[in-house]
Amino acid sequence: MSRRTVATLPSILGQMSNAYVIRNIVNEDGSALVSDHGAHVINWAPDGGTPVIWQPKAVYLGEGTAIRGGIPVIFPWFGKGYEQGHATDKRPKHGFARVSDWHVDPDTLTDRHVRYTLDSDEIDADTLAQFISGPDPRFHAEVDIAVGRELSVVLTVENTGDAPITYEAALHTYFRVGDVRCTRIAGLVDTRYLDSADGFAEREQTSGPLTFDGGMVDRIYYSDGTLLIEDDALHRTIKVEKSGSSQTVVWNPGEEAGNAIGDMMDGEWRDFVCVEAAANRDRAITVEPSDAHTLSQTIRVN
Ligand SMILES: O=P(O)(O)OC[C@H]1O[C@H](O)[C@H](O)[C@@H](O)[C@@H]1O
Repeated sequence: MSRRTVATLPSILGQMSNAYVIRNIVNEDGSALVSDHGAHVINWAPDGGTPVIWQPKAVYLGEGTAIRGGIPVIFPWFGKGYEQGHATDKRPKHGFARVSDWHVDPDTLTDRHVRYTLDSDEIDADTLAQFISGPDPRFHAEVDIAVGRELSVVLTVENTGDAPITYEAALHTYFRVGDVRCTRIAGLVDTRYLDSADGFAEREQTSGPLTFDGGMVDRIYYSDGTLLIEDDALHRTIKVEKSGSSQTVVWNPGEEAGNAIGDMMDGEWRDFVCVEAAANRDRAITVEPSDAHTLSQTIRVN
């Protein structure tokens, strides 16, 4: 078993301190860096190969700060939230999970696997009250990360209270690509989507794979199927399978918005595309007392 806690790493820049634990999960089939802050996969590469999960050139860690790149865990609202047919203005953006310090379940920590937990008791009442289901939701959340030739991330939310809970969620996965303008997403033909870059206009992808031309793409597809990320620059295809989510968000900020993002360097927008297993807006998840919902994503190079 090769597990270690790394306080400083040459590839991690910014406000690194002992308060932030980055775990190096390494085995003969793959390797990943995982942060306790956010239960966040920072990167993953199968089998000594080219990284598949994108890590920016600089990773900034700070209290209340979301880590850019990797796989942010979005829970219990997406963006600024949505309730009863209307956009809301919840804070922090994309929910509190990605800025919370999760706990490692020590029995689960191996050179292939780690499980994180987070409970509603640890979140302040005002923040919690923003759940779609209203004040005082009770939950126990787990994020299971399995590292090997495949990467699997599983978010399970159990309702530990007496009333139903309703929330939005996503695994906001940044995939490394050679150049997003030479990348296609296949598997979305005949799929309805909301165009978040155009006031959430309802549209349908009628033909061909989704391509990127350097403008912003930000869409919520009503897709629960397997997708392929075809990368002509790195000459590889990444297969993205999922369960427990009836939507897939696809996002790349494009040149103008990408270069304006403070925690990314100019030009880095070309290096990734986000393909996110999601359950948002009208597809938010409701969990009855004592029940649980699992949302998962499994990634491999084809
Ligand atoms: O910059 P962030 O808060 O991490 O959000 C990054 C992006 O996340 C998602 O993909 C949303 O659909 C986008 O609208 C948003 O811009």
